[in-house]
Amino acid sequence: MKKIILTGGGTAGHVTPNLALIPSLKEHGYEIRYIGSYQGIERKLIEGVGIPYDGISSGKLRRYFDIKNFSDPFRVVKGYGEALKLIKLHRPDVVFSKGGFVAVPVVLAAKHYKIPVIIHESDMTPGLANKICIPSAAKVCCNFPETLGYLPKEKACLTGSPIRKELLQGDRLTGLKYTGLSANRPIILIIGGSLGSVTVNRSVRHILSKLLETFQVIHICGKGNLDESLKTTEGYVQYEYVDAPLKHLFAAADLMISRAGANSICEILALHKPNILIPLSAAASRGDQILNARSFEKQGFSCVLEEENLSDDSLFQAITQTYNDRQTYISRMEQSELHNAVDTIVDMIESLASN
Ligand SMILES: CC(=O)N[C@H]1[C@@H](OP(=O)(O)OP(=O)(O)OC[C@H]2O[C@@H](n3ccc(=O)[nH]c3=O)[C@H](O)[C@@H]2O)O[C@H](CO)[C@@H](O)[C@@H]1O
Repeated sequence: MKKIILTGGGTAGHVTPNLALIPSLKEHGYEIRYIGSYQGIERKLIEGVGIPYDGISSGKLRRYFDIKNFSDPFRVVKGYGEALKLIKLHRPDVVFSKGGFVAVPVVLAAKHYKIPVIIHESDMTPGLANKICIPSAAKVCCNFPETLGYLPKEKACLTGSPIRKELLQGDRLTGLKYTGLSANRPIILIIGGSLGSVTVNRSVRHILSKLLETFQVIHICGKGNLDESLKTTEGYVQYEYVDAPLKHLFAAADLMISRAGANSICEILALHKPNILIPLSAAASRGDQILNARSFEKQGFSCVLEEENLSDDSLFQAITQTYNDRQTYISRMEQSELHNAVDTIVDMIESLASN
């Protein structure tokens, strides 16, 4: 039986593409294992679908000062030792990494045992973890055509992002039942990335009463961000994170407000949902979400509101305008040629595993 080890973690964006590959890998007869951190979100998501999971020690590699910069290198070295043992024990035919810092020791350990590695970069430019891994990879998949310019030619492949098939199979009525919302007023679905966004949450809640005059709101606000005082507000429901039922919430949504994480925006595009993107600011990140969002805006898929322009008025105006122009956005998205990457990546895995 062919064996594959998947890795990636830190935030859900480094796990859900792996989840998307699992059904097809099973169909192709793979024995699948996963290596992630001991406590990261990847553990819960992967164990939830019944895949054997091994935890390793993990630390973040930062370019800025943080007190953890002194302890994290030791964790990474420990993680490398653990990854070496696991790779030696399980001897996979191939390793697929969706990135994030926990994936670095796994990729390096696979390279040590001459096991072919495929890595996937979802964002426009490679992040630090993937930059470290690229020399050890046999193939580097990417999501945006622009990314090809940052990758070694002989390894690069534009595949797009693997999207969970079931996300396209949601049902509006089930979504209404789950949320308790009515079929009579349009629904806005708000997702502040897999961790939630304090900025997006604050802005939305500021204009909530005005929004509820026309819309109903499903708010996925991230762990620890529920607002108790809004619990009984009619037409408004909030969740920290939504797993399996997310597909039904997508189906129920008429408009979305989202951060511009690479996977989220690919899902929104695949579902043809009119959307407003509020990318994570360059001050709080390396600015990859701004590039992601601008690319979608240029192609006519999204209305983009940058954090420095975010105010009660600008948000409300963007919502009204995007909702009024929804048909134009939907037509643009229907014309897009983005394809699901699952088949392309599984073919690539097949060809490396049989070498
Ligand atoms: C703060 C941060 O580091 N953000 C990065 C992170 O974002 P983040 O982890 O938010 O990643 P994405 O937006 O790309 O993906 C989030 C994934 O979680 C899923 N989801 C989300 C909420 C929920 O309740 N249920 C659920 O299933 C979404 O459907 C999606 O598949 O990884 C992305 C992909 O590398 C990057 O583009 C982002 O810049």
